[in-house]
Amino acid sequence: MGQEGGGTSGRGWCVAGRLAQADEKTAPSEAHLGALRLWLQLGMADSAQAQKLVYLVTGGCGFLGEHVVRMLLQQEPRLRELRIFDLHLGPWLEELKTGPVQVTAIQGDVTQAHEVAAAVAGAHVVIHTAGLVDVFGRASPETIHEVNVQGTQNVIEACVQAGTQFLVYTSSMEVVGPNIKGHPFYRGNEDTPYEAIHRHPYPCSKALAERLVLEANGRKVRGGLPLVTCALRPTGIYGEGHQIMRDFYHQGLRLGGRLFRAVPASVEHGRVYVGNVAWMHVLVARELEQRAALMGGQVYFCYDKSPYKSYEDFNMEFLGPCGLRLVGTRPLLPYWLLVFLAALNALLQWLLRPLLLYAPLLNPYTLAVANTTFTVSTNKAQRHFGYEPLFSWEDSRTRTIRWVQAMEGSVQ
Ligand SMILES: NC(=O)c1ccc[n+]([C@@H]2O[C@H](COP(=O)([O-])OP(=O)(O)OC[C@H]3O[C@@H](n4cnc5c(N)ncnc54)[C@H](O)[C@@H]3O)[C@@H](O)[C@H]2O)c1
Ligand SMILES: C[C@@H](CO)CCC[C@@H](C)[C@H]1CC[C@H]2[C@@H]3[C@H](O)C=C4C[C@@H](O)CC[C@]4(C)[C@H]3CC[C@]12C
Repeated sequence: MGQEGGGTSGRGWCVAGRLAQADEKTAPSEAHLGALRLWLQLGMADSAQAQKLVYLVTGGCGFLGEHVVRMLLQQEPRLRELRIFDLHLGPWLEELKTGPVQVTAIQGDVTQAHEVAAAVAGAHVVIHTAGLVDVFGRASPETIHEVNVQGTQNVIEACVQAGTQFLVYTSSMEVVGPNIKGHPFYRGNEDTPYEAIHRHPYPCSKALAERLVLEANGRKVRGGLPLVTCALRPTGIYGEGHQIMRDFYHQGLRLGGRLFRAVPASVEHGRVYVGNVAWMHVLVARELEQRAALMGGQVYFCYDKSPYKSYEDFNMEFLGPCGLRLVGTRPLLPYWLLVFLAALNALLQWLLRPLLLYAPLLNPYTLAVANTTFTVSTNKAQRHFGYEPLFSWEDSRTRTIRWVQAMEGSVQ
C-alpha cells in the first residue's frame, strides 16, 4: 500500500534528468522554466492514473488463476495491491513480490467466511476463480457444493459487508451443457435456447454459484452503492499449466508415443486459450465500473480463434508436434463398449472407495461430455466491453507446444 506515489516520483525524476542535459544548449532560465512546466504536466498526468486499485483474485494459484494474476500485473496500470487468495500458495508468487505492485499472498479457504471477509476488506474488485474442478469423483458431492456454492456465497457476502462493488465470477460452459440428454450445442451464443439440466455435482454447483452471483447484482454494499457482478463462462481451457493435457501427454509417452481415438472426429468440443480467458477477466474487471448498467448481471462465454475440433483432435494440435500420434481415424472401440468401461470404472470407484481413491479419466460423465458437441460462436464480449483475443490461434498453439516440450520426460 505504501507504493502509491513511488512510481510517479520515480518517472518524474527520470524526465527531469533528461531535460537537464538538453538545458546545456539553451538559456538556463528559459530551459528551466520549460522543464519545470513539462515536469509538472507529466507529474499531473501520472498522478491522474496513479496506482490506486486493490484487486483480489481467489484461486489465484490455480491453472487459470495464475494466468489472471500475471495478466493483471502486465495489463492493469491502476493496480496498487494485488491479493492472491488460495488454499495452496505457489512458490512462484515470491518472484512477483519484487515488482512495483504490492503482491499479498493469502493462504485461505473460501468455505471459511471469516477468512474470505478478511481478504476482501478494502478491495475494489474481486475476481473469484477459486473452485473445486472435479469431474472424476475425487471429492464428494458435498465438498464440491461447499467450495463452489457456499464459497461463492461467502465471497458475495464479504463484498457486501466490505463495500466492495465489483465482482467477476469464473463460471463455466458446463452451466449450460452438455446436458444429461446429450443434446448438441452447436456454435451457440449466450441467448441460444438449450435445456440446461444436470445431475453431476460439478455442473450443478457451477450453475447454482453462477445464479447466486447474478442475483447479487444490484445489492447494496456497505456505503450504499450497488454491487456490480458478472459471470464468465469458459469452454474447455487449454494452455500452459493444463493438468489434463499433461496427463494425456504422459499417458501417450507410456503407450510408446501413441494415443488411441475414442471419440468421433465429428464431435466438436469448444476450447479457449488460457491467456485469452485471463485477458477477458482483466478487461471485464476494468470495464465493469464504466459500463455497470450494460454489463451488470450479464454472462459472457469466453471465446477466441481456437479451431472447432473434437477433444482429442484438438489436443493433437499440441501433442502431435511433441512426438505423439493419435491412432485411428475412427474410434477404436465401439461406443457401447466405452459406455460399459465407463460404467465399470464408476462401479470400481465406488467399490474401492473405502480402500483407495480410484479416479480414472474415463467415467460416464466425462465420456458424455467428450461425446457431445458443445461449441460457442458469439461476439457478446466484443460488443459489450470491446474484447478481442490478445493471443492469436498461432500464438496460443506455439505457447502451448513450447510448454509441453519443456515438460519433464518430454521426447523432444
Ligand atoms: N479448466 C477448465 O477447463 C475450466 C473451464 C471452465 C471454467 N473453469 C473454472 O475456472 C476456475 C479455475 O479453474 P482451474 O482449471 O484453474 O482449476 P484449478 O484447480 O487449477 O484452480 C482452482 C484453484 O482454486 C483453489 N481452491 C480450491 N478450493 C479452494 C478453497 N476451498 N479455498 C480457496 N481456494 C481454493 C485451488 O487451490 C486452485 O488453486 C474454476 O472456478 C473452474 O470451475 C475451468
Ligand atoms: C473419453 C476419453 C478418451 O480419450 C476422453 C475424456 C476426456 C475428458 C476427460 C474431457 C473431455 C471434455 C473435458 C471437459 C471440458 O473441456 C470442459 C470442462 C469445463 C470446466 O468447467 C471443467 C473441466 C471440464 C469439465 C473438462 C474436464 C475433462 C473433460 C471431461
